[in-house]
Amino acid sequence: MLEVHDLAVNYRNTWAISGVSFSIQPGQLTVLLGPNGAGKSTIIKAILGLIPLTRGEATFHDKPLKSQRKRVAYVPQRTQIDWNYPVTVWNVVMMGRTIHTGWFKHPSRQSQEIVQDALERVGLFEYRHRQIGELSGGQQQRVFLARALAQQAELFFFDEPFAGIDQKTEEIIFEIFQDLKFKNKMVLVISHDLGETLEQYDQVLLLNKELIAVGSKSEVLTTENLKKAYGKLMSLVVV
Ligand SMILES: Nc1ncnc2c1ncn2[C@@H]1O[C@H](COP(=O)(O)OP(=O)(O)OP(=O)(O)O)[C@@H](O)[C@H]1O
Repeated sequence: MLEVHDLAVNYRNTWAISGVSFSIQPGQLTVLLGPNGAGKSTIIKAILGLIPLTRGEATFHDKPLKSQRKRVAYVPQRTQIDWNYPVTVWNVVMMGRTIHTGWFKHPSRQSQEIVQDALERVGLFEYRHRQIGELSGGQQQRVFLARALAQQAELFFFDEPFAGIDQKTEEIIFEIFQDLKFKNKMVLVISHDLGETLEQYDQVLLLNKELIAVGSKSEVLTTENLKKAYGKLMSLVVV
């Protein structure tokens, strides 16, 4: 289980997040919602140890998560990736294996099969020789999804996987989330979608620098909570 306790991050004397505590159980799909600048990406980066924590801790199976990074797959926001970097689809997905085997070993037959499976799963095997910059936004998102699958992690973080993608990619992503749930994996997804897709998740976290609410969709998306997170206007639109 992932346990996050009293997480706080301060960037240049400003609190980006503070007092954030929650847990994710095996087989639980969790969505993290909140307005722009609420600190959603900061939470994931802080949990992974990519930025320094001012306070708090994140443990995975009762040990610091930072020391268990191989068990955690992270798909960053598409805007954070350099799509001009000259690398093929196959090699990006193979990175999910090199996290285990190291860079300088020739990939084993097993790793090659795992990469092929992951690419087939997201419908991109025939694109394996393409440069990543030559793909559509949805296809690019699927490449990074395949990389996460190839890593065979236990905990998955997705930062806005639905931004700028097509319907087909959205369906594939949700199918894969359900499959990960079935396999007892833990999944945390950052999303801006307050609509129907929220039905897909077991747990909703609502953030605006502090966690405003944690629970089921109906427990969390109350008028009062939405007002605290997004201001009055948004609560009128959504509820
Ligand atoms: N490296 C950094 N240095 C200083 N401030 C930062 C840094 N990264 C983020 N921030 C600030 O921290 C706050 C939270 O940013 P964060 O990216 O975590 O929000 P978010 O909820 O993911 O937003 P969005 O939905 O727009 O992606 C913002 O005010 C942002 O400007």
